[in-house]
Amino acid sequence: MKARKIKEEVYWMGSVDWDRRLFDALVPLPDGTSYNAYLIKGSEKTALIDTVDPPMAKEFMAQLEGVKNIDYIISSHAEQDHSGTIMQVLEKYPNAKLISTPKAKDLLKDLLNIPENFFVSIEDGETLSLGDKTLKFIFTPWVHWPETMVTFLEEDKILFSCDFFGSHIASSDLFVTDQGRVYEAAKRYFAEIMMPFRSIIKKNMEKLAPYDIEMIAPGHGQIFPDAGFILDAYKKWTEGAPRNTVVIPYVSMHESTRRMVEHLVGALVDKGVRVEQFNLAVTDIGKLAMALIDAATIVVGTPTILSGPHPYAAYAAFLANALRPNTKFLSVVGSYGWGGKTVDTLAGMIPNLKVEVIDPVLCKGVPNASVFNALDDLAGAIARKHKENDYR
Ligand SMILES: Cc1cc2nc3c(=O)[nH]c(=O)nc-3n(C[C@H](O)[C@H](O)[C@H](O)COP(=O)(O)O)c2cc1C
Repeated sequence: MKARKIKEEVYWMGSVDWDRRLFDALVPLPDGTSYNAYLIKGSEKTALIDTVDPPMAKEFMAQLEGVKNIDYIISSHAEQDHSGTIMQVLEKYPNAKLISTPKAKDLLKDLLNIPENFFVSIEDGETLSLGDKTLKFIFTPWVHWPETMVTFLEEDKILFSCDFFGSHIASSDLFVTDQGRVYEAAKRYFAEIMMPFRSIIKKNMEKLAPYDIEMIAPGHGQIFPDAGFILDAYKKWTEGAPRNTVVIPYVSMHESTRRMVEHLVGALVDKGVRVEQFNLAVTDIGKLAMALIDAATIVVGTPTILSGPHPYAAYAAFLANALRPNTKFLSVVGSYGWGGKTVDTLAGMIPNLKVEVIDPVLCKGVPNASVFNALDDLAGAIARKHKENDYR
């Protein structure tokens, strides 16, 4: 794909990765992704914002063939999917200066062996004139590494946000055309990448509030011609109260735990509580992460295996602990044969979750009427707590 014009003398460059299905060897990418770089030609100077993942370097360098000179390369984020081709660009334009936050400079040196002489470290809020276009650098730490910043092109009111507001979508449409599709992908991205930093992201959003941002051009996915759409979504995801939703990640080897989960789901629905149920043996882990954004309660369903939770349930607990959702209540249900430490082990795996634990329901072998009664009571306790807190 060739470079594409966004506004006068502002171009998208990069690569659409239709085939990629896994990111960070962990995150599922059902819709592929893109690596977005941006070229800004001022009346006096030319700047390139970010680069592409190294496997896409060939396509990117071909796009640069017609670009005579680059004065500045701006690195928003040191992770290799954006920075990994910087060295090749510097080899082509050896007089270019590499602009980054001081923290990004350290990381870029460590990760990419970029020589010291190329760097210019900037301060938060500093501006850079390209002649008739002005870039303002705004430090936005922890979206999602400590060194991250965004760049505001003042005259065109475009925010170049790198991973902030990104989404993994491969599309030939440069701009968002299907808001529903992008909302889902951006929410998934937020859940997997940004959720652990929810409170600092809220501060970064407040920092961006004074700027008259019309368009947001992220490092992955499509460009938002209406910045308000994604800014409003992030506001909801970072500030919104949990919803009247129970997320149930579960696994079952011989159906007992599954029967308990199915009964609990029915009882919760009867009591007006929304449920999202994920069979961990087959689920898309990204869908589970997304559901955690809104969940007031998590109920883990697991049999006891080798004295503890099933490894898939342990994985879900580990993931939830790392993603730090705003969840308020937690319980465990599951079947066992003779005994073990399933609940204690799971409870010890979630120190980051500030949750009230509601009494677990464990069952020896297949569930009977008294187990189903206990599950009804659990559903009642959850529904009451959601009501008391006015979760909707
Ligand atoms: C490989 C394996 C290991 C197990 N280890 C334990 C154990 O350490 N303690 C225990 O109480 N039950 C153990 N069980 C028995 C299961 O917990 C029991 O069969 C339970 O009812 C399975 O629930 P499910 O039907 O939801 O898979 C084990 C079962 C399997 C297959």
